[in-house]
Amino acid sequence: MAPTLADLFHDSSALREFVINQGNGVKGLSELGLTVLPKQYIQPLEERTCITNFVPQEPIPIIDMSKWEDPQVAKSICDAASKWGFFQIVNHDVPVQVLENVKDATYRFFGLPAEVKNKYSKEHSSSNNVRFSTSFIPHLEKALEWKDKLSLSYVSEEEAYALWPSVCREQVLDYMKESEVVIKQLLQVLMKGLNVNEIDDAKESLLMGSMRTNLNYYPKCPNPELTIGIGRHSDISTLTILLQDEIGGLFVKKNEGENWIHVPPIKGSLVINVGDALEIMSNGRYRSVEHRAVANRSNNRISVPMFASPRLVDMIGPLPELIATGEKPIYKQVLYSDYVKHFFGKAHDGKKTLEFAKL
Ligand SMILES: O=C(O)CCC(=O)C(=O)O
Ligand SMILES: [Fe+2]
Repeated sequence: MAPTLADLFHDSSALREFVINQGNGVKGLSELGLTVLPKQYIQPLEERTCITNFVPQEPIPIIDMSKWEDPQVAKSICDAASKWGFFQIVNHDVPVQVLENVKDATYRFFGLPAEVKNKYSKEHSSSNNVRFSTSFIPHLEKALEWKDKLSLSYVSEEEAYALWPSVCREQVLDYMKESEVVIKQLLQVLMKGLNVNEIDDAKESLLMGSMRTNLNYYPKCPNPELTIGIGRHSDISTLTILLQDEIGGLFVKKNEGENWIHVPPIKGSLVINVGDALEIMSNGRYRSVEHRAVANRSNNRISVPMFASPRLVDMIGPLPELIATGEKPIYKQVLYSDYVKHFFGKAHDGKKTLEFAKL
């Protein structure tokens, strides 16, 4: 029998060479027209998403942001952040055109030749703030994830113009600038919900002093039921604002329950999720949520999360305003860079990262 393409990649060093070293990514693999998933991407049974078992259930909240200061809306935001940690917002202030532009820019970047994208890989990028990669941490994973990504950490416009790929930098900068307004509105409401009524400059910097946007690309996959686009994890940010396209495939767990709940794409909406940093700072009142994304047999999918986070040099822990009321801290103070290092030092493993900060 003639060898299949998957047979050619039976040898893991051949796969690494093609996908990682040459910068073809999983997109390159998918575009070879594979009919069988290479074994390196086959996840253990418990990590696969069995969508046929999917039972319809309470959908995640959809919040209309046009009256975000209204006490009823504010209450629904705080309730969603504590009961779900995940919600979608509509009628927010990010113009639809900005969202469309950043999606187009994502396709433009991933449409570049492998050798051009590869200039931004760990081996070739001149800065940690621009990083093209595939899977999550390939050398630490038992099975690879079916995903490529470009990660852009914001330092200044000047740096973005000097280092970010020109095919996407303006669109990502616009997306970040416009999303920042929404992040500030949400944080104002969420802090009020903790009786923290003023966000001064120091608090703003602690909550959202660093900003990163990822462009995620999940190419078509011959056996989506055997693999995963991005494995179970919670984000380590304060808040994540995520733009997804119309394909669908993002699943979340409510309250660490058993069932995975689909986050249906809604045109013009943004998905918001509480990250570990906010769970820690709110002393567990707001919950970061385990989530993952599946691969798709017939469509490529993109998503664009923006992570608003503390700065690496910040110490994070339950906010002093909460502890002053006599509340018992359940998290300790940790240096955020240690937390980040811990997250990026292992494969995705659900909400386990948080244990690093537990008292
Ligand atoms: O692609 C998605 O919908 C989710 C992506 C995600 O969770 C992440 O990049 O942290
Ligand atoms: Fe995530």
